[in-house]
Amino acid sequence: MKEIIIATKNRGKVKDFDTLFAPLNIKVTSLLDLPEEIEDIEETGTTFEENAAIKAEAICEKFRVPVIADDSGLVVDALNGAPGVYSARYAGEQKDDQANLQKVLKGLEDVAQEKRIARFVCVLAVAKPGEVTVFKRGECEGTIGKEPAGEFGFGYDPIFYPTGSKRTMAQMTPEEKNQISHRRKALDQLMNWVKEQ
Ligand SMILES: O=c1[nH]c(=O)c2ncn([C@@H]3O[C@H](COP(=O)(O)OP(=O)(O)OP(=O)(O)O)[C@@H](O)[C@H]3O)c2[nH]1
Ligand SMILES: [Mg+2]
Repeated sequence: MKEIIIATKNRGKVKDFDTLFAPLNIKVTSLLDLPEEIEDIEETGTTFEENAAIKAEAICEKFRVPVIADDSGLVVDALNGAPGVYSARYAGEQKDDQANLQKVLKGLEDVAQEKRIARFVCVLAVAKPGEVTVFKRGECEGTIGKEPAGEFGFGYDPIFYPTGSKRTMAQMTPEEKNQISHRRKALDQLMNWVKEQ
């Protein structure tokens, strides 16, 4: 079985990638699976592309192998694009999914349903030793509900209704989510590269 290194410590993302790569018979190795502890990489960029590159290139330089990194987040129109690149830490450094989604709901308290427009964005960066880093972006449009619903997924999935769905992303099975997700769309564009690994 082939292996691909994803430079992430986010268990929710790892599960998504497991689901996405399973049909291809590819095993995902994350920073949580490596024998040595990998220090947190500071995400100092102001765009998804910058942060994805920082993570992919740091791990590629360390191990001298091809690496994918994922920088992603929720972009809410009525919050002027927040939480955006700050999605993981929107309610503080502790990266608390519940606190983060409650902060979004609070910010949208007085916003009518038709204006609760949002999208998930995922940028994948592929860094290879001695090569220029490549980026692929996927987006999933939707709206923000009034309260959380569903047990699957992670992050803001319980408050996100993909366009055309009566269920949140957290009410979908992992397979359903990953047929339409931002992560899926970004990865689809990388498939030729992935199959060569
Ligand atoms: O409901 C969600 N469904 C998703 O599919 C999704 N994808 C991203 N997000 C949010 O955006 C942050 C990424 O921030 P991020 O790219 O910096 O990742 P992270 O810091 O969590 O881990 P790492 O990959 O950097 O190690 C995450 O924590 C989540 O809050 C999602 N929320
Ligand atoms: Mg991060």
